[in-house]
Amino acid sequence: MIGAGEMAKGMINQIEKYTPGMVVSATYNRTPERAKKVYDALGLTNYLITDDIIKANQAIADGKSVITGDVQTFLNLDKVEVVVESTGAIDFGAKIILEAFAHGKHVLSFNAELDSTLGPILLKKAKESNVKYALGDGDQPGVTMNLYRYVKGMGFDPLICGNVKGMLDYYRTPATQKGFAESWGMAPEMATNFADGTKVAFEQSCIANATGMRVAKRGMLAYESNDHIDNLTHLYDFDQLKAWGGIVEFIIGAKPSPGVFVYATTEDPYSIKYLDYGKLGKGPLYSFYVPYHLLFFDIASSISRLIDFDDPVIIPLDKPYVDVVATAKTDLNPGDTIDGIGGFKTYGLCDNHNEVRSANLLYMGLAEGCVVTKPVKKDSVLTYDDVVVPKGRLIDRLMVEQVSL
Ligand SMILES: NC(=O)c1ccc[n+]([C@@H]2O[C@H](COP(=O)([O-])OP(=O)(O)OC[C@H]3O[C@@H](n4cnc5c(N)ncnc54)[C@H](O)[C@@H]3O)[C@@H](O)[C@H]2O)c1
Ligand SMILES: N[C@@H](CCO)C(=O)O
Repeated sequence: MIGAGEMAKGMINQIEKYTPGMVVSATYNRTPERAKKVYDALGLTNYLITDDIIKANQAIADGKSVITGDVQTFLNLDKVEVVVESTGAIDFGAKIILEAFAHGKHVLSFNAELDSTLGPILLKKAKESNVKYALGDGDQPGVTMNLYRYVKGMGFDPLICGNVKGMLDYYRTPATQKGFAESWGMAPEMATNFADGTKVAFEQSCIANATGMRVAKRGMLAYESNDHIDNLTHLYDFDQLKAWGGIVEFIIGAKPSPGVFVYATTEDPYSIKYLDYGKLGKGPLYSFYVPYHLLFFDIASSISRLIDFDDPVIIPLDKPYVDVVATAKTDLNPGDTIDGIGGFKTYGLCDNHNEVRSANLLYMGLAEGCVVTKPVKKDSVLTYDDVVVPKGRLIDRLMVEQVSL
């Protein structure tokens, strides 16, 4: 396990306590004390804290979990089959995933932010290293992709992959989200990422990149309703959806929340008859949904699917279809340094990849650390002409490779 935050804690709990045949051999965290606190809070006592590779390998052979703050020790452990990445960090996440590949380890990621930004190139690198890479189940991308496969598997054509969100306020900041974050043991930036629309943009971008779908417009349509999603198919123009071949979307305030849905169609008269018989209505859009997403509870099965069955829950198709671009949360001035995802300066919006490229838009996942060179008005998308990018970053080199896929 890489990272010892809230989701990592849940995954360790699930795997160690409720998953016969799977163990968390080791947890890496920059501060091993944080990982120790996680194990202690979960009542898991059979661990060794060490940066010594020989002691660590021996501990694992003896059935213990290793906690380490040394990334090289972690990556060189003999018995580790799959590395689970759960930091939400782009730069660190990309580096450690590539290193894991180089050490022959498969990677199951919970990091939708990174998969949206650099998933296609990471998958290519995994294949070149003869290892597997996928995003896990539990968060909306995995849950939606399972539903998409289920619906498509019955012969229907998915036209919307949707996400039901409780709220959206682009201007939330770590200051406004501090109280909520504290009440759930979450980082304020993570809580802001969820509230300001950035996370839903990343989630839907992962799904678009896995299905080849697009967005209807920058930022998605983002309708609001307190009705059930079964009653909301009328919001969308069916012919336009057909012409586009499918979109990723989200609805704010609808039920069931926090679920995911797929609106699909069929031209088969026998299917149409029996969808009506099954009380799904007369079409042409039919509503399928999962009423929840169960976060880390689903992680073990997605690890097993990837490793034992070569059945990734969700991976990019071949290249990016929808990216997330940085948008000013406030007026930005020359000299401002952009903070990270869920920060004070920017929020993320989905846009179609071709538009992102032709307008030279700045990727949300790569915006942190960029220095603004021109005034940028609140709610304007940033372009690469508005910023100076920090020198020498691996993530920028990976993006150069990715855009030529
Ligand atoms: N918390 C949720 O409700 C939730 C829900 C769905 C998905 N997720 C996703 O799960 C992932 C993790 O979220 P979380 O809430 O567990 O986060 P968290 O802030 O609780 O934990 C993040 C962990 O990663 C480590 N980390 C972060 N940046 C790092 C860096 N640059 N270098 C080294 N280590 C670093 C931290 O030390 C910490 O251990 C994210 O991708 C997030 O979007 C979270
Ligand atoms: N997926 C989680 C985190 C934010 O997306 C949620 O919807 O609450």
